[in-house]
Formats: sequence, structure tokens, C-alpha cells
Amino acid sequence: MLLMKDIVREGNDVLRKVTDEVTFPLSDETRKLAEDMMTFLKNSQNPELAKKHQLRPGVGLAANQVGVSKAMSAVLIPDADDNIIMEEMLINPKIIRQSVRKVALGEGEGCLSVDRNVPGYVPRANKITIRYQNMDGEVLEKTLRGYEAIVCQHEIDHLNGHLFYDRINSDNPFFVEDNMLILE
Ligand SMILES: CNC(=O)c1cccc(C)c1Nc1nc(N2CCN(c3ccccc3Cl)CC2)nc(N2CSC[C@H]2C(=O)NC)n1
Ligand code: NI
Repeated sequence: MLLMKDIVREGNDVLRKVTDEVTFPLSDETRKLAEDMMTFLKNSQNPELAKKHQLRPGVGLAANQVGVSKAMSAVLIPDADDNIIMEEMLINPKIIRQSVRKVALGEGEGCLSVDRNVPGYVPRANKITIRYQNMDGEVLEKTLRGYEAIVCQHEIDHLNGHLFYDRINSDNPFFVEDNMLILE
């Protein structure tokens, strides 16, 4: 199982490279990695397992965060009652439509590869449509808003070598762009 020691931290070049397209059918190795990434997120959201294995909780994990430069991310988003509202392997994801209107988490963003607090709003499109492939190679499209849109943009950024703080306004980290929504 993946542990925090397997998570690559900022400063490692693999986080700054554009990841390679995933080809189908998935090799056994790639399929297992995808499964391990989703299992990591599940374990990280389970209080007992997170405590036992010292896991930081996350709702998204990109393959280059575990040192594999492939365009795939696991996303596992629960709601306040721990019902899963999104469980998806995003393979070769692309944002094909995005709103002008921006959104940002009021508390800022965290990242499993960044062992420090970087305060500030991370402005992202409030509504996006992504095109991606699932584990069977089927091409799917999904429209996302708010928190789900934020998480998927954070993960797709990873696959393109970006980290969340690249998007924080350096002059004024808490600058609120026109019409920007702040999610508390
Ligand atoms: C610096 N301030 C902050 O971090 C921050 C501070 C406060 C609030 C928020 C909302 C913040 N922001 C933030 N909180 C999260 N979590 C909230 C807790 N949760 C979780 C925790 C426990 C069990 C189950 C779960 Cl589900 C896990 C996810 N996740 C992300 N991000 C940014 S997009 C990718 C995603 C990610 O997975 N990061 C590792 N940001
Ligand atoms: Ni991250």
C-alpha cells in the first residue's frame, strides 16, 4: 500500500514535468498503480487507518506525486456525511470548457506534496467540463462546479507540472478577482 514515504515532495523535478499520455489497454503495472492511488485516498480519509499509518488526508492524488510521470489522477470526494460524491480515475484528462467566473477555497489549498502552509486564495474556474478516459479507456465528459471543480483543476495542474501556489497572487495572496466566489 502507498504511504507518505512514497509521496514525492516539492523540489523533486518529477512534479514540474508534463506527464506522459497513458496508453490503452492499461498495463498490469499501471492498473495496479491506479488502484493503489485510490486506496491511498480511501485510507487517508479513514481516521483509524490515517492515524495508524500517519497518512495526511487528501481527496486527490496525481501519479507524478508518487514519482510516475503518467497523466492520471485519482479523485475521491466525500460529502459532509461521508457519502462519496465523486470517485474517479481521471486518465489523460483535459479541460474542454471553463467558466469565466472564478472560485477559491476560503481556507486556501493544501497538497500532499507540499509540507507547509501556503496562505492565499487559489483562483480557479468555478465551472469546468473535463474530457478524460476511465480505466477501460472509454472517453467520458463531466461537468463540475465548486469544490469538485477545484479538486479536479488541482489534480490536472499536477499532471501539467503546476503546483497550487503557482496560482496565488504574489502581490496580494487574498486578492478577490471580479465576481470570484469564495468557498468556506
Ligand atoms: C491550507 N489550507 C488548507 O489546506 C485547508 C484548511 C481548511 C479547510 C480546507 C478545505 C483547506 N484546504 C484543503 N483541504 C483539503 N481537504 C480537507 C480535509 N479533507 C479530509 C480530512 C479528514 C478526513 C477526510 C477528508 Cl476528505 C481532505 C481534503 N484538501 C485540499 N485540497 C486542495 S485541492 C486538492 C485537495 C487535497 O486533497 N489536498 C491534499 N485543500
Ligand atoms: Ni496536490
